[in-house]
Amino acid sequence: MAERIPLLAGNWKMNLDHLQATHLVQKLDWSLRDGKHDFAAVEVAVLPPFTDLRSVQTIIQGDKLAIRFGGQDLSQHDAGAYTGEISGAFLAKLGCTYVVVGHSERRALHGEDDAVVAAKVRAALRHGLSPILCVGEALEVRQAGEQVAHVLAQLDAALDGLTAEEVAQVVVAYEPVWAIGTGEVATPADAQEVCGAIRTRLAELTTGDTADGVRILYGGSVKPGNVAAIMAEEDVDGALVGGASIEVDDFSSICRYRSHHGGQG
Ligand SMILES: O=C[C@H](O)COP(=O)(O)O
Repeated sequence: MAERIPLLAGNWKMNLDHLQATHLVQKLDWSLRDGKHDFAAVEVAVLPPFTDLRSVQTIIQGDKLAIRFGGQDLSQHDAGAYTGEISGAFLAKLGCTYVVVGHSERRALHGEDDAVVAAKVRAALRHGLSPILCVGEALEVRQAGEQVAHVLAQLDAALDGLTAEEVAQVVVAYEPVWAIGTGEVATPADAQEVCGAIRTRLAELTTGDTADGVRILYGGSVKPGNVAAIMAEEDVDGALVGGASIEVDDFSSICRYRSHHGGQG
């Protein structure tokens, strides 16, 4: 089986201006180094608002920090008359590694459907960015027991027509909508059920080797106290962290989940 380096990614959402961003990244780096974090073994990324990215790039590249960074969204277009949009080309130029695509908040609040999400995945790949493709079911879908079918349909739509080499660049984030920002965390078994189904479908869409190499994250109320148990699941390769990622001590602790009492991964 391919080795998958765990990824802990902090999605700051619409929080922290560029000055606060600089402070957080500096403190995060200090805290991780103080905790003897092995950056090569467990990858850490921050996903700030667009207006913070240049400052974050400057501090990370200037001080040679081992933290990666990326955007929270991108345009499906590369350039042109799209007022307010941000091109993947701009993100790539800033040194972004990742870009979130299809977060449930963008699907719900900005009307992004599967076709738009698929176009954004392609836009990210065109510019050498790894899309963090978000999928996940609403509460009523889970109550109907349809979470796996729902998530796999989102996955199929987003990856339709991609080559195995392209899929290998994608990170998938399973984020049950009912667990986002609610304090309602999915159980490790809930997360594994869907993440395992995602990997099986990735193998069907590409190859077993490709699917083995793709990282699948869990997102939804991940905190220092629950991350180790979730990370212990076979098909969970990291976390997409919202609220806890803008608290330095919490996010640092989440990134160092392997040092938690009883922590595995
Ligand atoms: O992208 C992150 C997710 O929406 C999770 O957010 P949360 O950790 O605040 O629940």
